[in-house]
Amino acid sequence: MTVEELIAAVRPVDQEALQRARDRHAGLAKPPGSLGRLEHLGARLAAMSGQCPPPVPSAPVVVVAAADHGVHAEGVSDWPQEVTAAMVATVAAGGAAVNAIARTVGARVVVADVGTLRLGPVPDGVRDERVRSGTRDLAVEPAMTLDECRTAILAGAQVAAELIDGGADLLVTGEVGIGNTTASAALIAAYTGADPADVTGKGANLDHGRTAHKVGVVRTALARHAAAPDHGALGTLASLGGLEHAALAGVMLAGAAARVPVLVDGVVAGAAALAAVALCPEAAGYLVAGHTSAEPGGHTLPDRLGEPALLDLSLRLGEGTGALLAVPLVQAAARVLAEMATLADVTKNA
Ligand SMILES: Cc1cc2ncn([C@H]3O[C@H](COP(=O)(O)O)[C@@H](O)[C@H]3O)c2cc1C
Ligand SMILES: O=C(O)c1cccnc1
Repeated sequence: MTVEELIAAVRPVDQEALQRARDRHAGLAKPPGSLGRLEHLGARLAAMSGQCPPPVPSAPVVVVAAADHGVHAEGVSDWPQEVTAAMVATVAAGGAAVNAIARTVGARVVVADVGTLRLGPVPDGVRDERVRSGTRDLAVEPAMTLDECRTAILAGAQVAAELIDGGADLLVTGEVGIGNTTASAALIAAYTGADPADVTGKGANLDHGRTAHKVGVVRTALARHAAAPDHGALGTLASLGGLEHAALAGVMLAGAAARVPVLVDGVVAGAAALAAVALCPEAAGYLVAGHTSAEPGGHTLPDRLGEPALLDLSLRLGEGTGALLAVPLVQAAARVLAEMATLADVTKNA
């Protein structure tokens, strides 16, 4: 499978099923419209699946993609890069925030190393999908070659396709990667035209005084990228992104190609989603913004999708935590369409 074939496999969502879900909602045992945005979400699920009522997701899986970042050399994170591999091991052992929240909502956690700096084998319980040991410094040169970027996209797509074959019916995107909020800010600025100062934040608690330096690093990267030959949406991802962004874009495209909904996490996964949508606009129909990250760029994916994220709990962690918390909302949105009595039933009994 090539990236082009993956993109071509994504079909537009089913507008007729969307309308059937809207009509159905109007006749259910409640004042029409009273379930608010849950009604809209249910209709979107119908459009994604092409069925009304849509299937109720019962096997959610969060894919945590992990990688390191050459831009760390610019002093954009207060944390050493070794924390990435250490967090991968913690996720595999079940001790990260993503694991606690996944257990709460009944989701399976799959962690894939797509490019950490580790030298030895990946720990038990971690999928070894390493494309290279970290990216290059995106302030100085393209973070990935186009081929490396394609390989990472296809690695994520392969993981997602296997999970869907195994019964996963709701994909959730997660990540770890020290330095990845810098790459995310660069991607967001490049894909949306936003000023770096408006979409660059403190990430994992970067010292306040150094956030201005981080903005400068993003500006330098964008200027470098703008002066380079234009390779379109893929070139932007390769130039400014991380291997985990590319892998998550692959997860999203594979979900969309299989008509499986994808719940997108915060600013890092959101940046990957902007890449996925730039590569394949139809994929937007299968993406749901799970929550609004408290990072300054957190609103950009909801803005791109034209609807607010499901939750806003001031989370700014990543790993998939915010999107996982929205899993019951997706299940409820499908379930009300599938299980509620109609107004006609109610009035018959009145
Ligand atoms: C212990 C720890 C656990 C994390 N889990 C997610 N992140 C989040 O913070 C990192 C990005 O922030 P920055 O760009 O400032 O380095 C990523 O690993 C992201 O997943 C973590 C960060 C740390 C330190
Ligand atoms: O919202 C996120 O994805 C996020 C925010 C801060 C640090 N890491 C990730």
